[in-house]
Amino acid sequence: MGSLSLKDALTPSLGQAAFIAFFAYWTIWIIYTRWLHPLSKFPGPFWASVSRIWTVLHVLPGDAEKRQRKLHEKYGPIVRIAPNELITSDPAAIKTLYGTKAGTMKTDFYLAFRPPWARFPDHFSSPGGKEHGDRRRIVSSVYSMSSILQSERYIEACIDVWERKLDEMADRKESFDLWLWTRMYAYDVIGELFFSKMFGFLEAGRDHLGYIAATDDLIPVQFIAANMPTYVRSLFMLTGIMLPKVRGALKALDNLTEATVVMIKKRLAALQVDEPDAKPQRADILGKLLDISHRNGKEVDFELDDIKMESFGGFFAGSETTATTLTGILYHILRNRAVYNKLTSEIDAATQRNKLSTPHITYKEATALPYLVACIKEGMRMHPVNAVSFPRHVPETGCAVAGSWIPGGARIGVNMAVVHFDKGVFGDDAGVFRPERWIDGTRNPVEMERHLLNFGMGSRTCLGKNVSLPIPCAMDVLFGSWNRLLIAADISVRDIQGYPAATETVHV
Ligand code: HEM
Repeated sequence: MGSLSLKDALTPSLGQAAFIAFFAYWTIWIIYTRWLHPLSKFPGPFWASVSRIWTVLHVLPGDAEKRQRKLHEKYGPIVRIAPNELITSDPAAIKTLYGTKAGTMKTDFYLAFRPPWARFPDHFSSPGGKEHGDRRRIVSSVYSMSSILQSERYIEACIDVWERKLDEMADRKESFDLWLWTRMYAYDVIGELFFSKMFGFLEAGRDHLGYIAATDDLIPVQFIAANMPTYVRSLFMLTGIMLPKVRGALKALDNLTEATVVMIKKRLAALQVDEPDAKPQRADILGKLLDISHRNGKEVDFELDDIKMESFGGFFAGSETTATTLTGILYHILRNRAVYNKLTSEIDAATQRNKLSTPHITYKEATALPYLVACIKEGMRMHPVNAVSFPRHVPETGCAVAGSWIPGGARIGVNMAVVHFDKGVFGDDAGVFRPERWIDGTRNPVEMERHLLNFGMGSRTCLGKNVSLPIPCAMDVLFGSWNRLLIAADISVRDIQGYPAATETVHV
């Protein structure tokens, strides 16, 4: 029997070698991230500084805004939340990072939201620069306020259905889920504005096409993927196929894409028919996009796939955001009986002075009511659509944030749900819903407005900002003609994954 040689004894088995390599890798990596990395001087949790697994676990429960407020309380205005990423709570950083002259670029966070079939990077996920500006300019007129206002009366058609349905529920003394109904309203409005046709959610009184369930599956999965390193995302999706949630999310993406394609196909078919009645009777967003493509599509390289991209974007970026915003505003107003009473008094007084059209107030009339506007702004401040920061790469030259120098190329973002509660900007009672702060002279409204990030900022401001016009228009459903339903409202609340708290149910 041969004896074990010294060489054999010192040669590690495959398992041992793998363990040593793993251990060596992590030791070197930790030394690098903790002491040598360009962001090593910034404070934050230990595990965040060495691995993005911490970051993913941090956003997983869907309450990142609360966790990030606590992180800033503990570590100060700049916190390291990943080996290569910072967040800041400094209100001045909004201009530095998102202002028109910021020179920052979007990070790969956004790629998790890009449909795989996009011909060009969509506006939302595009890193920025000239290509983004050029592509955005092609369609920007379609989303201008004057263009959207042309369709205002079609939003009223959605409000009519919504009112009728609420009326029926009130007669039956039935409770309803406000979050579900605002989403159905938002989807139907998007249908009217983009395709001249409601999707029929309000009429059906339920998620009859499954889009709402689909986005419920899709959005949390996208947010989790967005916080992973890009190279892990495909693996996450692949292995995730075994998880019903991820499978559901991928199916949801297909469903929403398919729904967009169906709408476009129907329109193209209608345009082929020689019957005048079969043709669309008004200039909706899809019609305007097709017009651009016909007029100078070749010149600017804007074809059917790009129209599909735009319509999908409206569907996806527009419905959930509008519904979340509207729900957030209503939630706060309904929980504050004094605010509710003051608001209804303002609407009643304006009605008596014949300042409001019937049966529906117009956007112009709604936005001329100071207290209503203050309630909308305050609701948006307290309840922004997004609970994580929007990370940017700082320019190669670097930039100063909260008194520290951020090296070129580093990732850093502001969480709107954190900065909207800044006491320096919004007052010591920033944690309280108080619409009066916008109009009673105690705070500077221009200064506060500059720090509202609900629609983003600078060259990356929300393209569909004006499409959110259904928000003020919907107010009269609930506060004008409809206060009978809400007089005795008893509201229950739940948290929605990935968003700040929103109202689930209003009992009548
Ligand atoms: C109340 C409703 C809405 C809210 C709160 C909202 C919010 C936002 C925010 C915060 C951004 C900036 C993201 C960033 O800087 O990373 C954004 C961008 C964008 N939004 Fe909206 N959005 C709303 C409605 C819509 C609608 C209806 C559409 C589509 C018609 C839309 C399309 C877009 C697009 C295309 C971008 C990317 C713009 C760019 O980077 O050039 N949004 N939105």
